[in-house]
Amino acid sequence: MVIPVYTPKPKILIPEKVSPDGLALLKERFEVDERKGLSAEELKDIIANYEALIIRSETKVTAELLGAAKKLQVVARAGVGVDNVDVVAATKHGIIVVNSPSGNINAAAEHTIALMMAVARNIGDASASIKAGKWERSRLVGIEAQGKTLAIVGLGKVGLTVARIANGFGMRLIAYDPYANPTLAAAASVTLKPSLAEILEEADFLTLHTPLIASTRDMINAAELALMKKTAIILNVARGGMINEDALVEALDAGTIGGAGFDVFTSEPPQANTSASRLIAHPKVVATPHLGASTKEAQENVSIDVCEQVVAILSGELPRSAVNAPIILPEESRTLQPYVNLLEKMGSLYTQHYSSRVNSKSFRTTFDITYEGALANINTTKPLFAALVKGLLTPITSSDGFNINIVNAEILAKERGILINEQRSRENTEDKPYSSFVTLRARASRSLSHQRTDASRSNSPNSTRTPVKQAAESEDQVIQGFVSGNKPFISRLDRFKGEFVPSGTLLICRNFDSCGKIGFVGSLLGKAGVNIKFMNVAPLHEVDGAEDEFSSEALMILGVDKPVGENVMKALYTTEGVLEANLVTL
Ligand SMILES: NC(=O)C1=CN([C@@H]2O[C@H](COP(=O)(O)OP(=O)(O)OC[C@H]3O[C@@H](n4cnc5c(N)ncnc54)[C@H](O)[C@@H]3O)[C@@H](O)[C@H]2O)C=CC1
Ligand SMILES: O=C(O)C(=O)COP(=O)(O)O
Repeated sequence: MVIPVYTPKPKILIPEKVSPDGLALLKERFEVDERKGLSAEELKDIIANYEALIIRSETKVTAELLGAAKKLQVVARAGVGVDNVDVVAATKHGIIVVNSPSGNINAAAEHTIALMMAVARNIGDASASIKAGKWERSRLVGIEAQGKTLAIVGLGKVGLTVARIANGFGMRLIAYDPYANPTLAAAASVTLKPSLAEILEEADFLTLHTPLIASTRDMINAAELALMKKTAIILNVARGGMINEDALVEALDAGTIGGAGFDVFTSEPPQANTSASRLIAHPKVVATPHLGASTKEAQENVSIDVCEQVVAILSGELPRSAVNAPIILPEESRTLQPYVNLLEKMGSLYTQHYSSRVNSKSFRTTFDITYEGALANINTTKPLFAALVKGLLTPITSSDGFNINIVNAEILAKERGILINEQRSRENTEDKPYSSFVTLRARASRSLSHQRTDASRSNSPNSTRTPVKQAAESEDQVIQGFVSGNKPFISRLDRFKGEFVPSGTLLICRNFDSCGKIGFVGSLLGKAGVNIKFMNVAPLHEVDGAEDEFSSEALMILGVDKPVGENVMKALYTTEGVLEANLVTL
């Protein structure tokens, strides 16, 4: 009877309100836990159980939380701003952070316009007044938008959308954004100005649409407010903290700023007696509780957008809007996938085959990786780089929670002292049965020639090596591979050429190229009950074929059905047997 193996579905935690439209995409293949109202402590206690976390602006994804997340592959922000996510910590842990860069842009822009008009026409005050039974027409006279100057700080997606709508109102549009696209600005009738001060002086309305980053925190403080007209109205639908709340309250009290419309605050929800709560309570302020993205349409958009990306990541594919990973087009990703497998095998083969050279803390090795043939034309080699690092490190790191991927490969390589130089060569592969191949060359360091002199000093139980061949250790180590029929092959290992599939348990023996070696190894393995699945004899690579003390050597690669015991490994190494034997699992 065959007992089916139970593989639990990956789990997704959703601690905030996310629209069901996207969640429907997840529910069939994953276990979806919608758990609103969790405290930071409760979230930390359960995060280790989840592969994905989907959030909005309320959940604080701290380094501490990410440290407790043992299996987390993705943090998906159903919205734009990722200022509530410690992206640096996520990158270190190899956790992809994705967002929905445009799903709620229109909602945020329309909300900005709604606040602008609400302040200009006293809508909040007038509504409260009439509901209280009053009829105060002369106290509530407003101003018009038409003909006024709207100054925009941050002319990105939301800023430009606000500009297009305001243009329809007949407003004069100016903006400050040192990185803005001048063509898009001109198309939206916006005049870009070179300094913040200049737009502050001219603004009848000022609206902010930058992310909250070091350069934008407190960018409008008392000094900046002092440059503005007394009647100016300030709008913030971006992030709390970009306009200093205390300074603004003071200016409103002093009558040096006319009014404000705010959707976002330094503390959300605002605590009592904070600058945020004082601003909200001010009679010249119209405030909303972070509703910029809260429309049915925007919530559907962002939910579908991030849920599709979560599905992609949990299926081993790359997302379209990663904040901390390169964007790779699906077509390119498909082309690269077999080479990703090859590079991971090559890295793992290196670490296991040359295990005596690899210190578990640091490699201190320089690798040259060359992509030759058609592969030299690809746009990004990042997935290949990451696969190589993963292959190099996985055999010597605990896999428990250790996630090596395109997100953190560079950081991890640096931490381990691995230096990888990538090169491309458009070598003609017409005479070869493949269109591309990859060469990994580990450059020998001088100290290598002083390393181990006999098998007993090896730090690998799977390696035996003759003392007479130490000269070979001071040479570069070379592994070459190619892909055929989507399958990875190794075509060269050091000075030896021979094709083999890097898969399963392989016994790699270096021996004198003389009669009887195959029989000797075969009979030893047979006696130990180890079955040989395939065998490949690799002679010397032709470029190294010059007569020297190694030219009579060959490499024997045997695919075996189980690991070979230490006794058998030692028995292989005799004068009539092999010079070196390594066991690798790929
Ligand atoms: N209240 C809400 O519910 C929502 C708020 N937002 C927030 O709106 C803001 C803007 O979002 P997007 O337009 O999508 O971002 P974006 O990335 O498209 O645009 C941001 C713009 O700010 C500019 N910028 C950056 N640093 C600057 C600086 N120091 N001075 C001037 N300009 C600077 C950039 O060049 C860029 O053009 C974000 O903070 C986002 O989180 C977005 C959606 C909803
Ligand atoms: O997308 C953004 O940046 C927002 O601020 C929207 O926040 P929310 O998802 O509504 O909590």
